[in-house]
Amino acid sequence: MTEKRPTLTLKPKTAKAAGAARPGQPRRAQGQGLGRPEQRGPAQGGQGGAARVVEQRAGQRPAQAPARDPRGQDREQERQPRSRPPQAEPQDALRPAARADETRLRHSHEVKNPVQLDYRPHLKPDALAFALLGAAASLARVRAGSALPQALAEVFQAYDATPQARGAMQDIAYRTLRQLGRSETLLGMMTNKAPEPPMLASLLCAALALLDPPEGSDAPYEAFTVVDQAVGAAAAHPDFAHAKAMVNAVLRRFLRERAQLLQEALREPLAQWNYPQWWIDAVRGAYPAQWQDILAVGNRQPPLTLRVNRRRTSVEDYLATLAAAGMQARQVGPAALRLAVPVNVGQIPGFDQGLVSVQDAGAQLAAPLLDLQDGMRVLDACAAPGGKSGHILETADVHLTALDVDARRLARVEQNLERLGLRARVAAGAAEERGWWDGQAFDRILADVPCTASGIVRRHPDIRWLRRKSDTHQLATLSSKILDNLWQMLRPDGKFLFVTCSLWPQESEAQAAAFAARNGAVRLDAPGQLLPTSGAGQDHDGLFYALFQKVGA
Ligand SMILES: C[S@@+](CC[C@H](N)C(=O)[O-])C[C@H]1O[C@@H](n2cnc3c(N)ncnc32)[C@H](O)[C@@H]1O
Repeated sequence: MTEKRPTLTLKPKTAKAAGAARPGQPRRAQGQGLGRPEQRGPAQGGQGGAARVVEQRAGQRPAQAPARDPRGQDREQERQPRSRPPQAEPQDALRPAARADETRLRHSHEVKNPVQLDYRPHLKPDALAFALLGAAASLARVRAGSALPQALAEVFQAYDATPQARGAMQDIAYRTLRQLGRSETLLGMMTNKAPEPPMLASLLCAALALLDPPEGSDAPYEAFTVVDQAVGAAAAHPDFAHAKAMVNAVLRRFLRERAQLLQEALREPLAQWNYPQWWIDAVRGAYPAQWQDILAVGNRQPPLTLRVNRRRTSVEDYLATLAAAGMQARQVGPAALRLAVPVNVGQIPGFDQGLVSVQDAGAQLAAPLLDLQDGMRVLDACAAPGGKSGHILETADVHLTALDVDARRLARVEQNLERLGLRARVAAGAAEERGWWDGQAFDRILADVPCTASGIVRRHPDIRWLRRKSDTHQLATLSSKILDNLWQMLRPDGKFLFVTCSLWPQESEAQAAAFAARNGAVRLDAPGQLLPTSGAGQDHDGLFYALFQKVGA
């Protein structure tokens, strides 16, 4: 049976009658479907600091240039102008704040294709209103089941967005998803029915995210600019121009009653943690002592960690190269450097020449664990986009087969290896099948299997809103087939590294234990479950490592 995904929207019980959809007015569309987890690209920070929208208005600070994601996708860097204190502006409230304990989750299983998602507004491309609308269109796609990078790519194209506008849209979308639970809760308290169409709700959530940055961070725009531009964005879209007064009223009310509204909203776990309740319960159940830290880390922006290609330079030399470019960094692993201030990929010295790759410090543990020797036959079984393949080939002169089921993603492996000056046999095929195998056993196998990616939500804030609880079981089932099949391809005494970027034991430790029992695999030392950590010391994603050896013949 297909599991249905509830909406996130909180709706006050007291407003039930008033909040019922009017005849002919459907309830909010609900996201269905799942962006294939295995199709996700490598970690993406997003919200890494805004490419500020350039149109400068009174009270708005100067724009900054957009940054690109170090893996080739747009990524923005955090350089946030401070905002003025919110302006207290009298405005009609739509309805009094509901008490948070009067709220409940509104479930909706209806899918409605939002109309005119691709409508290109007649707004200046460098206006915040344009970026807000683009972010809202992307978020509406995520609500309908798309992964955020794909949603953004579609909007960039439809809006014919400039690099600067892309940066701003991306920044706003990432911010919004990191605090969607909070914004949705606030919206539920301030409106008596779900704003329709969903893109209007997304626009309001995006504006609220800009008005209400996470504790300790500055607002990226002046509050009055956000309100003005959000109203302008609403007015520019034919599907909800009629709601521009409502947008104005909601946002001004938030500014006027912020303290009280937030106090009430934050009684809800959804608003407090910005994860669906099932996710909060799952983390709490699996990690009773650390669950709050884990959830909090998932809402922080990740650092930019590089892996030095030691075939082309040394860590010391590359640190000197960075220093000469005025960039501070420190070594956080044998080949890992963390930049003090994240930059876009175009600003990383020597990136195009293959001196470095972008790779989380936790992910850089894989290649050393494989205990590679020159001449070995090595399989990277779920290889795209090739982060670990590159590291394997930088470590030793091995014969690497880089396998992935997704031919499009395999092209990224080829591009990455070419940039690094490395070579592998790149093969398209399913790791749970044998058709792609030439029958010769491998000395080492890396199985970085598809999973829920629950350990990398700080880079992919859309994951928590797209996943369903049942995904874990489905992915764990596929992963066990992959592991059992690949094990047959390992030579006696060979080593087998099982990796996931999941926090769920069903996908990681329980999977590893069941695999070892089924196959008589000897378990060697490996980190096991690495919980996501952020801070001045250790800083890495949530990954799982289990290392096995096949008993000799
Ligand atoms: C976690 S990602 C791998 C990341 C990669 N190892 C790296 O370090 O860059 C999982 C990969 O598994 C691939 N995949 C999913 N199902 C697969 C299958 N049945 N067989 C082989 N690859 C699969 C996905 O296309 C995706 O590229």
